[in-house]
Amino acid sequence: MLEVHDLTVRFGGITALDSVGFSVWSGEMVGLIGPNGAGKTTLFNCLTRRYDADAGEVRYEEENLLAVPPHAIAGLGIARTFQNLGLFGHMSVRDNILVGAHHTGGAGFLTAALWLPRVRREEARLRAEADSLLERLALTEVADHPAAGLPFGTLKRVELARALVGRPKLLLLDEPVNGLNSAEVEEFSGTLRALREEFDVTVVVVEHHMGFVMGICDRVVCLDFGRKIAEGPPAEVQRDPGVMRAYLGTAI
Ligand SMILES: Nc1ncnc2c1ncn2[C@@H]1O[C@H](COP(=O)(O)OP(=O)(O)OP(=O)(O)O)[C@@H](O)[C@H]1O
Repeated sequence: MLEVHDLTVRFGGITALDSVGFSVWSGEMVGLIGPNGAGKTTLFNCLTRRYDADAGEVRYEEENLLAVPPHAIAGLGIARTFQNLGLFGHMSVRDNILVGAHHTGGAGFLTAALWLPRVRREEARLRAEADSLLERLALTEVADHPAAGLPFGTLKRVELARALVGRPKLLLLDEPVNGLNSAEVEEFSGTLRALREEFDVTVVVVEHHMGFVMGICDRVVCLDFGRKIAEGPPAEVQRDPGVMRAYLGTAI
């Protein structure tokens, strides 16, 4: 589904990604780990076209992803969540989720402005889809509540719902369990595992929580200072001497 070749991104004198390469097969859940500043978010930002690459190639379902404009990414079936949440605080939880479905609507500006029957049908379909996700992620009770002021664990689920409502094929999760307590991490893992099957979605997840990564991922890629230093099954990567060195002083 996804092939990254020799991907390089520089910011002035910093090489955030240095000839990184790996593949993701359809249906896999791949963990992307590495110490702070390793380049994980930069990689996501390249895949979603927020950042331009200085060199390298990314193929997504045979398409040259680096030539795709940022606004067309969602339409290709790629969705992401953000490390520090990308929600609109003043908007309700339901509306935040509906934002994630905007690209699935086929109505043009004029049809939408005139509120024609086709638009009403489409709106009803999207709302039904959002409602089913609200229920699935235990968010129905807060559906009409503004996002601002809700507990962090709840907002993490809203982010996931917003990413899923557009029915993505590839889901990029940036630190989805960061800030959650251990019971919430456990619950989130179970939900994600089930949703992955239900939505038939391929997942790449950036996360520092090793218990989560090791428990849920099929394969793990480790970056350090912009370079890939290990790749393989979770247990193998966890024992890798280079990975241990990169995390020296950090329990993994
Ligand atoms: N927009 C930017 N401008 C300048 N430097 C940047 C920018 N984005 C990232 N960097 C730098 O690139 C390097 C990689 O950062 P990145 O955020 O990708 O790391 P990360 O692995 O996601 O870290 P963390 O686990 O702390 O989120 C860091 O040195 C960072 O300071």
